Amino acid sequence: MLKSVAFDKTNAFKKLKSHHKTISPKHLRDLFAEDADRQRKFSIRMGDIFLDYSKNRITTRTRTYLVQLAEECGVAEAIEQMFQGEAINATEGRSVLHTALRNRSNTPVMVDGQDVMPEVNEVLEKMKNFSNNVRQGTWKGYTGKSITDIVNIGIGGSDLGPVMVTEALKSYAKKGLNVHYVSNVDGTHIAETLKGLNPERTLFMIASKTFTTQETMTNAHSAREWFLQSAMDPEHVKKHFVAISTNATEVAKFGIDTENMFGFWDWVGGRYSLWSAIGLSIACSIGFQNFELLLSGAHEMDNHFRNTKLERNMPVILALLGVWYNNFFDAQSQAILPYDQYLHRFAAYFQQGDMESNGKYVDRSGNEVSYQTGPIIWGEPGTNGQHAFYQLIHQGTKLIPCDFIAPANSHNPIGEHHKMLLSNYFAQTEALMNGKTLEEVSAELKAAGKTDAEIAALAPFKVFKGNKPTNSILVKKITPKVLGSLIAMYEHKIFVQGIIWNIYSFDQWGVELGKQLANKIYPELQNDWPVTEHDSSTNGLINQYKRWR
Ligand SMILES: O=P(O)(O)OC[C@H]1O[C@@](O)(CO)[C@@H](O)[C@@H]1O
Repeated sequence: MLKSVAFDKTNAFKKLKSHHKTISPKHLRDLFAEDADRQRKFSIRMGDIFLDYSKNRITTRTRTYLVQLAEECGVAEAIEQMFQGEAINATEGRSVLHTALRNRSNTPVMVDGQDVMPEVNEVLEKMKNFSNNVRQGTWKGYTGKSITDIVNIGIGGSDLGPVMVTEALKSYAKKGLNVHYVSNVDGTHIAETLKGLNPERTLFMIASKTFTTQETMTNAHSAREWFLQSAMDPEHVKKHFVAISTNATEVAKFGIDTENMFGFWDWVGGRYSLWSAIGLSIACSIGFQNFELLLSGAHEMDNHFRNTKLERNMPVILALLGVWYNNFFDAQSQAILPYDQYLHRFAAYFQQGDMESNGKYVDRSGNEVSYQTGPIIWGEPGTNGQHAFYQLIHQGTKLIPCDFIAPANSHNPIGEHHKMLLSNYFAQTEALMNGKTLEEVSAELKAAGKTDAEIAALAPFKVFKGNKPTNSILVKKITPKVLGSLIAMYEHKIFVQGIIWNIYSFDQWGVELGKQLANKIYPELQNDWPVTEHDSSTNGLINQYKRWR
């Protein structure tokens, strides 16, 4: 069991609270001016990943206190408890072992006295054979043709990870094998996806840990109906439908040959499952060898996380910085801004990863917390964000810590594009840190020939206060291995924050109520009678819908 430590009662918390009073008046410009060696002191490199966290509102003393906070909250012990398979997902009585899925060193990982690695490797072998068969054309459809289109049907962790990774690694995708993703129960999603697909050459992957999720099962049945309109014979389903699930009973009920079921385990959380058979569409898209490189990158970060002292530990430092702004500067959100178009779904992926893990208000003792927990995660690729929301980040009234991510090398080195992209990447964190003073603005306006009166009227609107904190993550290139490390780095950051906030990060009871009420309302929509069971708003909305449909 994870120990329960009241985060805001720790000595370190008290030290940070008073330390904050000395730090908050300091401007980042001054912190850099005071110490020419600042970047070296506040950066960490692991292989092809470089983290520069010097543009944060911290000193070495801040870092010392933050690390003490991690120590007092039992972070090091909790890391070991996770890797060793303890049931740290206490409310569901489960281990948390997405790390075992990428345990390339194959050291035993014990769950209930049994080493799980043989099963993990067995599923990987099955994924390898299957993805090779599909990619090489040996897997045939009901008319003897090879597969040209894969449709992964899943939602949440059974969709977001595969989508993000296949998009991020699109330059590694096999030409002529298209992977599509259907997640929303809105009929538009599957209707638009199936348009133009050939049922003879389409393979459906029904990805659902529980195999009961309403959206996924609705889409799966619609996909089967679409397929049988052409194939006619239900016997052909087994050639065009495979399942990825922990629930063999429900898979068989759907009519999928359990021989074509790729299993995983209850110690794999949905939002941490892309490393499991949920990643089957990834392996088909980029090839199993590249999928293994993705796993090895994550494993490298796992080793870094498990074996590196806290103050040199990338996920721990990112986590502590997030706590610093979330709990001492009242920052409500965290932006993830990848300067890489292929990473356009990276922030969206961590909306589930982070917010479904740490969006909790009850601590590990069952009491309501008295402090802020998980932040709002959001972001878009650069440079597009600069033309959408950077105005608020630069001159708004909210403090928004930002992670800027960029590759030194592009997969598409066309002309000057990458240098332009990177010049923006470097400039934005410099601008957010330095800002622009009234003096600098006035001098610029004077040089532009403005009168003193015009300067006095205009200058206040053009001042940038700066002192906005950012992390810069520079990687050599977005390869499967580097991507694996990056994802694992954020997974472990989320873990550390959950430990510090004394919450359980691996259940998700908060998604249940909406589902329960939807299942109650669904039958009420089957007729035209006005409903009266709900509050006046819900009744009114449902009845207006009934009048209009
Ligand atoms: O994989 P499945 O069981 O269909 O769950 C899908 C998603 O639904 C949830 O909201 C849980 O209900 C996410 O945690 C999960 O990733």
